[in-house]
Amino acid sequence: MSLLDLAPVVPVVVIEDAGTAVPLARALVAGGLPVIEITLRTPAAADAIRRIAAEVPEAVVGAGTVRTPDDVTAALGAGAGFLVSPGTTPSLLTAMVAAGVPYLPGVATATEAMTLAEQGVREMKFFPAEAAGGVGYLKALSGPLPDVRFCPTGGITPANARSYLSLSNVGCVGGSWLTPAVLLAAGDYARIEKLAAEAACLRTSP
Ligand SMILES: O=C(O)C(=O)C[C@H](O)[C@H](O)COP(=O)(O)O
Repeated sequence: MSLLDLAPVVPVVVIEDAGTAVPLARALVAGGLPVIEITLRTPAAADAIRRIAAEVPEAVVGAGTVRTPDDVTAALGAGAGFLVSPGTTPSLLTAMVAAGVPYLPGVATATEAMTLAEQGVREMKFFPAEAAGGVGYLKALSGPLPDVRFCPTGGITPANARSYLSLSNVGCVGGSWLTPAVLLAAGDYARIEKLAAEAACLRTSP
């Protein structure tokens, strides 16, 4: 099964304290969101991935903000089960393809999506989704590029997620709204679980 089909929403997490990684992953899984993207933006990221991979087997934990081949190496070393990038360079794509785990290279235009499709990539991150054209842009791409599917991320909220998820070329959406820094700092995992449970219903509930 494709990474895009495991859950309707992929929480994009910026983690400052690796000590919060396991309880936050458990809260997301309990809420119904098992796919978790830890961004490589903080020094705690690799340790967070390592801990979740070791202690929360129900989670599918991967790395986000993967920008370079070195980031790919670091993510795999930590045990990342998938890789997500905000954009795509030739050297990054080569490293992602060689990684042996699912990957979602970032694109924001028809030309970028076509360039990846030409190389056999059919699943991509659309970033920054709202700023790059949002639902209208993705809907327009589904005509000429019906065989390419996206995980839009960047500006997705509970209010607009359903519109994205209703598109034929969207498998899931990504977003940081499930794990706000203030809730992580406060250790409010019950609230995170509730946000996850609400998001897990987005594809089905009216
Ligand atoms: O870190 C990455 O790999 C990115 O490409 C950026 C993230 O996907 C967005 O920062 C999430 O967007 P928000 O949900 O609007 O906060």
